[in-house]
Amino acid sequence: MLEKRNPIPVAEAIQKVMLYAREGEKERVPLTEAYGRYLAEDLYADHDVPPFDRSPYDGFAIRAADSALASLDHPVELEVIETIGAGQVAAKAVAAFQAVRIMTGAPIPDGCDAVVMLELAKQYERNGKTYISIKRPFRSGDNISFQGEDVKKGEVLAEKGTFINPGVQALLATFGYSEVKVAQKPKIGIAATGNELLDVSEPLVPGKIRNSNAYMIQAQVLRSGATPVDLGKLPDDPDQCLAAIEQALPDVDFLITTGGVSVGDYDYLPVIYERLGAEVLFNKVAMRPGSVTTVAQLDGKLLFGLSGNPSACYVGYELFVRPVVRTMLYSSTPHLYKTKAILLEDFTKPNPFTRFVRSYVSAQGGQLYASPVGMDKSNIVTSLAKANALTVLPGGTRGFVKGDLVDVWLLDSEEGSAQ
Ligand SMILES: Nc1nc2c(c(=O)[nH]1)N[C@H]1C(S)=C(S)[C@@H](COP(=O)(O)OP(=O)(O)OC[C@H]3O[C@@H](n4cnc5c(N)ncnc54)[C@H](O)[C@@H]3O)O[C@H]1N2
Ligand code: MOO
Repeated sequence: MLEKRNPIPVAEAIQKVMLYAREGEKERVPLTEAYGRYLAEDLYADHDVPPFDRSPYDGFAIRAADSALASLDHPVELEVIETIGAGQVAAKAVAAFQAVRIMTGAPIPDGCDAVVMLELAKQYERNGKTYISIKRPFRSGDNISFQGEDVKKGEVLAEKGTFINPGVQALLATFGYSEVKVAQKPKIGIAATGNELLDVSEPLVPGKIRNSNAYMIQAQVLRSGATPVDLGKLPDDPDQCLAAIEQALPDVDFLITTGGVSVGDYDYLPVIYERLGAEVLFNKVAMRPGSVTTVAQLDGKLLFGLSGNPSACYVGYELFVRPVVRTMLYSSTPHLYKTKAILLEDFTKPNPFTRFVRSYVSAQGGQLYASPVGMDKSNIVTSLAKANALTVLPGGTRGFVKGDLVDVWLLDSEEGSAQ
């Protein structure tokens, strides 16, 4: 007689898993390899940016006071004493009614406090000297990028756990990080169980299907910032599964298996956990899909027994594995981003358990809308290709209709977290 499984609420299951979530190790990588990684420390500005007052335009640096009486009828004449480009520093001191021809990015010469754009000044030669005339007054500070206007020394640049996107990469370069301390990527073993599984390159034969889950999980692992370790296909044989898992465990941070966690004659994962001496944290969650999701721990190492059904497996990863990965990567918000959206179609099925409906969320006029995608069954794979969110319908409800405001949990975009 089978032992009856008691479903626990989703939030409780997540909590049980998160008790084992730990921050990961750090490593240094060259800046050129930092994109897509997560910062392992808070970064502070050790200097101002810009580091000096500089010109945002090609033009002339002047003393604003000299232009005070300039007008169309009475232009003011200034002598141009030198020219500086970006990367140069003025060699001469600027006296009254003198100016410096200056290029975008060059430091403002001492004594100058405004810049006149090239288009607003007329330049001419007289007696071997260069002059400009300007026909309007400028105020002190006009057209100057001030030292520290972007970032001031001591300010926080980016916090530990920040995803290094191209903008963060620019910040790192600005502050001279040729190497960056990032979170080490967690290594996650992935094993697909089941005698029915074929390799992706094998032709279909009666009764068999291709192992799509391993590739799906591999992509989910990469998307969440970790490194997948492919442990291949394991047959429905407890001895062989146990041997393969025991061999793989020391080299990975967690292990994910897919399939074999239900109550069928060949669902051996519960037997394997027992033989390993692992503690099962839960083996049934009040959710659909993914009710059979089982999580165990062995000496603090999590073993995720995800469902074999593709959609259930997918949801299991996003709910239970992702937050552990993100915690290892120092995220302070490791769970999927939760928000609300207006349902665009009726969803009339009853929801005995919390239901995670694969959905496409779009924004229109500042409002989010959610459309369920594909068939809502746990063995469906096509819906996953279209989903960018999960609509979350609470257990014990039914009869949602178009226009209802529902909870949605956003899946990550391909470039890092949705948060
Ligand atoms: N009598 C009961 N039967 C089932 C129950 C139950 O409570 N009582 N639960 C059902 C639910 S809910 C689910 S979900 C599935 C979960 O089963 P398993 O996680 O043990 O997975 P398998 O039986 O191994 O496979 C399920 C399904 O998925 C296909 N599969 C498996 N691995 C892969 C893979 N790597 N790539 C693609 N597809 C895969 C497999 O062929 C099966 O069709 O159990 C229900 N049964
Ligand atoms: O785990 Mo099953 O997906 O609840 O359908």
